[in-house]
Amino acid sequence: MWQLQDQTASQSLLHIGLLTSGGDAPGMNAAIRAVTRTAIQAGIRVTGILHGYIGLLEREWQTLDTASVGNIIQRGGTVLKTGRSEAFRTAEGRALAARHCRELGLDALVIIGGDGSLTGAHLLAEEHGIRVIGLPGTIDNDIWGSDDTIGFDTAVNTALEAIDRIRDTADALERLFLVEVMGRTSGFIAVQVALAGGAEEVITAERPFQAQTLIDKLDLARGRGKRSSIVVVAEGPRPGYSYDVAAQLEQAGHAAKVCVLGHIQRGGRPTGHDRVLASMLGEQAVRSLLAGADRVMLGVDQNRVVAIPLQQLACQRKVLDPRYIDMVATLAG
Ligand SMILES: Nc1ncnc2c1ncn2[C@@H]1O[C@H](COP(=O)(O)OP(=O)(O)OP(=O)(O)O)[C@@H](O)[C@H]1O
Ligand SMILES: O=P(O)(O)OC[C@H]1O[C@](O)(CO)[C@@H](O)[C@@H]1O
Ligand SMILES: [Mg+2]
Repeated sequence: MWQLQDQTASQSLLHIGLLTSGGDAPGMNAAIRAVTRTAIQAGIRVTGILHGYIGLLEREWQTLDTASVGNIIQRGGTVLKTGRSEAFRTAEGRALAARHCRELGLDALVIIGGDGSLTGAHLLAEEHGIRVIGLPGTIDNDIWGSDDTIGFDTAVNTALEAIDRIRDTADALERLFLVEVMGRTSGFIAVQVALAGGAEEVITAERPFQAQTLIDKLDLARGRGKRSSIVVVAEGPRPGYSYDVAAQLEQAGHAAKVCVLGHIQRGGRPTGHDRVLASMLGEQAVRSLLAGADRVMLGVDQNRVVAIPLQQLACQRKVLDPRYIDMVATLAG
């Protein structure tokens, strides 16, 4: 169980805005519920902004009350909808967003999203003095300063369920499978899924792929009598990368079937872990605002809820420990 921050100070806060941004992540709804209900119990009005920064620019918002966030804790996606806004990446876009925050009379804005969304939040605060607090909501788990993100555990378990199924058919037909998982340019999902799924190897952007090394490994495994294998491939900058890998393996006599898991990994009921993480971070976000927090994201560091300055995470990249990549290969035998 995560340890809570100790908060004692109090600061007046009457009206907050709340939005989800970037890719949706299972558990975002639990966070929306927690923020809304904690705020309302503290006498704070909550306005939900729809479609992420798009809604902030296009004046799409609605009042949230206790009942409106009922029966959502178990649902994937986000009831506030989400979005990716090119306009918000521009200085003019953020100036308009700030004007709309003032028009609404917001004392603070809570942003639930990934590294990109939180970088945007940092700029909105720095450029226009909007008070912001972020929560890490992304399946990618690629946010600097936090060990965990809302949605990551669910995505890993969803991919794992698929891999367990693929293993059955791989075993029955004695085939090699490449299973491609999401994660943009980071391999956090890939490594966890490969470790938990007992994969032969994991290919991620963090370590340049060398076809010959994998071919040698597959040759050795074949020599030992291994007839079926699973290799987990991180999508990298572009989905479908695993087809390139398969083409190289085929030339060396290792025909492979490819399965791109894609958006299946982003949907579905959040795990208990993600619901609890989201609930705790959501509740703490409001308490932190009441205690005066600004320009921070609440994350998890060694099982403690911590506040990380947005400025720090906006300019640093979370690095995958390469020992996990090695561990996958070691445990494959
Ligand atoms: N550098 C940036 N400056 C300003 N705004 C940004 C920046 N990066 C991202 N944003 C805003 O945040 C939105 C979401 O960012 P992005 O598409 O990177 O997803 P994310 O929040 O990282 O989530 P995920 O990676 O889980 O999909 C962008 O569409 C844009 O509006
Ligand atoms: O469906 P979209 O918007 O193209 O997003 C895909 C990207 O979003 C993420 O799933 C994170 O939400 C990445 O891992 C992936 O590359
Ligand atoms: Mg991201």
